Amino acid sequence: MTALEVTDLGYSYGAKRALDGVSFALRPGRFTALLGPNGAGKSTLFALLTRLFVTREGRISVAGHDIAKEPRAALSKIGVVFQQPTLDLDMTVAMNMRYFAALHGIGGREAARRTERALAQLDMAERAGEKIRSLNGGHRRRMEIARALIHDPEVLLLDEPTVGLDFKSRQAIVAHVHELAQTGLTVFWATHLVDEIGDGDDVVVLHRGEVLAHEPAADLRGGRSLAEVFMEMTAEGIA
Ligand SMILES: Nc1ncnc2c1ncn2[C@@H]1O[C@H](COP(=O)(O)OP(=O)(O)OP(=O)(O)O)[C@@H](O)[C@H]1O
Repeated sequence: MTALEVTDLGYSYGAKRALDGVSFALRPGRFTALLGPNGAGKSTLFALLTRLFVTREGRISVAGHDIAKEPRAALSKIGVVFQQPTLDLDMTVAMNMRYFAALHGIGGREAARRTERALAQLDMAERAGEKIRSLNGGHRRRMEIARALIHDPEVLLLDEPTVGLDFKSRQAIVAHVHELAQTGLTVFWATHLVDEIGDGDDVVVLHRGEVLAHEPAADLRGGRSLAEVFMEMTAEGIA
């Protein structure tokens, strides 16, 4: 069973077609980049995957659960990091984690255990007692990623999670999330930055609402740079 499968998904904003015939299945325990230029439809796809938007055309299945028919079961298997930060700045890191654990019905020692584990995975354990307000942008993002893991999801969705961060913070987050995939988590990472993608990652190229490719980055780029191939695929007038 694949962790996330999308079949013939479509979405329109009035007359504007944002997604059309989108199908792919993510390999479990892999880092898959959703690579697309601005306006490709990445955020629309994420809104459907997280049920912010209702799926009217096509099908989304998470860990074998159809999101339209079993939304609760499907969503319980997803961890999400949205593009815009959603943190309470006056809470400490640990309080934020406990609060989210409680939203998932996890309390007491189990919440403490999971908080400790998730913070350790993002190398944030020593910051547990700090207020979010005192953290830099990179640590805030890492905190949000740790928080998205609190209910032990099978799939982690991240919508351009490094937007606005400096190079070093971006590199640290990219490395941490690749490590998460190595522990068996299925990662789906939306980006328009090719330097966040390694040769061992899978890539779904989305352009003007359509999937142009889904294959390992090394195969997609052949002997060339991924930047060059991506630019060529998404050049105006070609797609
Ligand atoms: N509320 C809306 N009303 C009309 N059109 C919209 C709306 N939201 C998005 N669109 C259009 O749908 C298409 C897909 O947008 P979407 O935001 O999903 O792309 P994206 O790949 O996430 O882009 P970005 O990287 O800029 O966030 C774009 O052409 C966009 O202009």
